[in-house]
Amino acid sequence: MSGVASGLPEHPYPVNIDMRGRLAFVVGGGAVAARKVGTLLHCGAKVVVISPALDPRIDRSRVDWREKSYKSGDILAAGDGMAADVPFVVLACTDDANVNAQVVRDAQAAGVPLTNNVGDPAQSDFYNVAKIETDDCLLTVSTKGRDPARARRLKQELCEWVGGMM
Ligand SMILES: C[C@@]1(CC(=O)O)c2cc3[nH]c(cc4nc(cc5[nH]c(cc(n2)[C@H]1CCC(=O)O)[C@@](C)(CC(=O)O)[C@@H]5CCC(=O)O)C(CC(=O)O)=C4CCC(=O)O)c(CCC(=O)O)c3CC(=O)O
Ligand SMILES: NC(=O)C1=CN([C@@H]2O[C@H](COP(=O)(O)OP(=O)(O)OC[C@H]3O[C@@H](n4cnc5c(N)ncnc54)[C@H](O)[C@@H]3O)[C@@H](O)[C@H]2O)C=CC1
Repeated sequence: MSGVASGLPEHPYPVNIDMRGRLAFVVGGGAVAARKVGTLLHCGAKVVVISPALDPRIDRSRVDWREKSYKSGDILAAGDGMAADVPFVVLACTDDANVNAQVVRDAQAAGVPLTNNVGDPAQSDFYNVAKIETDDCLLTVSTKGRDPARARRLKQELCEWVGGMM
C-alpha cells in the first residue's frame, strides 16, 4: 500500500528519543496500553494513565493512575503532582475510536509534540516500533505504520539472526 493511498507518510523520519524524566500521558489501561507503558517506563518516562480500569501487567507503583474515564481538559491537568508541563507524548489507547480521536484533537490543541492513536496510524505523529535491545545496541523494525503483525514477525526473525551473531 502506498503512503499516498493510505494517508500515511512514504518516508517517516526515524529517531531514538530520550524520554528520561519526560511526561507521557496514556489514555486507556488495557492490553495495548500495558505494552506501551512497559516500554515508556523502561525508557525512563514519567507515566500518567487515565482509565477506569488497569491491566494487571501495568505496575501501579510506577505510574500515576487516575481511575476515571477520559475528559477533555485532562491533558492540561496531567502534570499535577508530577511535572509542571504539558505532556511530551500522548498515547490514545482506549478501545473506543471516538475517545481516541478526541484525545488526539485535545493533545494537538494543547501543543503536545508527539501523539499516537494506537487504533489509527493516520491520526498519529509517530508509530511505535518492534525492538531488540542489548546493552549497546537497539535494533528496530517498522512497516511504516502499515502492517504491525509483519513488524513483529520480522523482529522475531531478526532476533534469531542476532542471537546467532552476538
Ligand atoms: C500503527 C501502529 C501504532 C502504534 O502502536 O504505534 C500499530 C497499529 C495497530 N496494531 C494493530 C494490531 C496489533 N499490533 C500488534 C503488535 C505491535 N504493534 C506495534 C506497532 C504498531 N501497531 C504501530 C505500527 C508499527 C509498524 O510501523 O510496523 C508493535 C510493532 C510495537 C508496539 O506496540 O510496541 C507491536 C509488536 C511488538 C513486538 O512484538 O515486539 C499485534 C500483536 C500483538 O498484540 O501480539 C496486533 C494484533 C493483531 C495482529 O497480530 O495483526 C492494529 C489493529 C487493531 C485492531 O483493529 O484489531 C493497529 C491499528 C491499525 O493498524 O490500524
Ligand atoms: N497499536 C497497537 O499495537 C494495537 C492497537 N490495537 C487497538 O488498540 C485498542 C485497545 O486495545 P486493547 O488494549 O486490547 O483493549 P482493552 O479492552 O484491553 O483496553 C481498553 C482500555 O481502555 C479503557 N477505556 C475505555 N474507555 C475509556 C475512556 N473513555 N477513558 C479512559 N479509558 C477508557 C478501558 O478501561 C480499558 O482499560 C483496540 O481497540 C485496537 O483498535 C490493538 C492491538 C494492537
